[in-house]
Amino acid sequence: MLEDDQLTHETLAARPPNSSTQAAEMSRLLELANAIQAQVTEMQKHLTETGQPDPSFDGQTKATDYKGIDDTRSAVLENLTHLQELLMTPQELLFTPAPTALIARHVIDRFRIMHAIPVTGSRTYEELAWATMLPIKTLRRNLRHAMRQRIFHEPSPGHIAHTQASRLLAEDDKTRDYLGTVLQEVWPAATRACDAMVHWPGSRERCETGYQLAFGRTMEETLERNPVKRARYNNAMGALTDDWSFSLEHVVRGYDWAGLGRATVLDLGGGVGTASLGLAEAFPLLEFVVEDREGVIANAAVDDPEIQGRITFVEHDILQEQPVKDAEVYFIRRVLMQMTDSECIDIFNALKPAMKCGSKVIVQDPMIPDPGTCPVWQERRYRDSDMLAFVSSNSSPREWDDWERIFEQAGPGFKFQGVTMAPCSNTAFVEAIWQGGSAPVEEHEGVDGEQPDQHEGAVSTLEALITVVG
Ligand SMILES: C[S@@+](CC[C@H](N)C(=O)[O-])C[C@H]1O[C@@H](n2cnc3c(N)ncnc32)[C@H](O)[C@@H]1O
Repeated sequence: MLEDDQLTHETLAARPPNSSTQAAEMSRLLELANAIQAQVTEMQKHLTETGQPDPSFDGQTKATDYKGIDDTRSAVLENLTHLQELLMTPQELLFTPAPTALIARHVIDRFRIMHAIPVTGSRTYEELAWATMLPIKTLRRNLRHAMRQRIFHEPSPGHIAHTQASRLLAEDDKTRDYLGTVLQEVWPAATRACDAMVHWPGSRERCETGYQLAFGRTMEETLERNPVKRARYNNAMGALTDDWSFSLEHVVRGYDWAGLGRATVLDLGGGVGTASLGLAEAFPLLEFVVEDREGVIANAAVDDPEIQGRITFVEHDILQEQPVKDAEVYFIRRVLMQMTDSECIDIFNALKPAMKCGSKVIVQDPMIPDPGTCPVWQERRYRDSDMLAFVSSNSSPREWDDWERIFEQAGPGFKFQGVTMAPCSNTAFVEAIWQGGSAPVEEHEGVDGEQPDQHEGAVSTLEALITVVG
């Protein structure tokens, strides 16, 4: 078991040569500093080779592209986290992150300050006060607080300009809506989470949460009643595909798709085909059928002529009997996390008449990695998302035995293969093989696990919201 201040496997792998002999003589601080030095040198070499300037926060320069050097970046961040936190006092650790970090971000989001500043050039506090109708002093104290988090800067005293982070808020509506959802929906819910625990001890019901106490209804009900919030929330979800933790990289690299050879993959609840498009690009032998609801499929399209012929879109309610027969793989990504156990079983049952012996059911859903199995800075974000799901919907990602039980209850034709984490991610691949022939859809009696159903209509995507704040 790793201690908090112990080096992880990433750090150890990144140690300079001969470090094992030196390590005994070297203090932990020096060891970390030396590792950082070696890793940063390697990164700098990569930046030079790829013709990139030194990283900066400046809104007029492009954000550094770390593609091709992700693992080294991860190791540096890991070592820096350890080093920084070893240097902090216990009290400083307790007071970090400060919840006050959210106040200025809330002000920026609420008063749309990111749009009041041109992407090139600057504005004075007086000009911003006119644009936002906020008192200058209030504005200044909030923006200067945000500036210490690299959101806006003052290139000359009293003139405010964009950094890369504030410019992203101004130009990328998904990122803006993501932050807006976190600040305006999740943050109030978080402040009532303890009250909810006292009101409803041990509850797993989605209507017994901090969100319910803060807003008087569940998040799903709120979104249903309020089209503006619904649109913001839906848009916010798009930001997650760009986030490393939910990136397509994990779909492409997390499973041995090449090992399938020539195969048809049915992408159930595949949305507008984001995952299938990524997989089709990477694996030319695979063909895809993407199924989703009418309104979703209507917005799906393939622009790339190279893969156009290998992706088909079909309207289908995945709770109804599956019309696409004999696919090698029935792939279900980020869909079952929204479903109750009982609905999962219905979906698997609806597949039975379509599957041939040997068809695979592959589920990709959120799962929290075991402590110490990925860098601390990443694990922290995954645990943040777990907290968000807790305060918003009482949902929690399923674990190995939950999946085993669900497939067991879906019927003896399924041979559960297990759960594999995509490396350094918060998503897992769950696999089962269909060993029966085609079978009529079965009725099931419901789930009789020891726990009450933990996945009662969770406002799913909150399981995936990774906090970008604090
Ligand atoms: C979080 S999105 C995931 C989309 C896609 N699988 C991905 O990973 O990008 C969940 C998707 O499930 C679809 N979905 C939920 N219930 C469904 C049902 N009963 N029939 C068809 N699609 C459904 C939703 O419309 C939505 O597109």
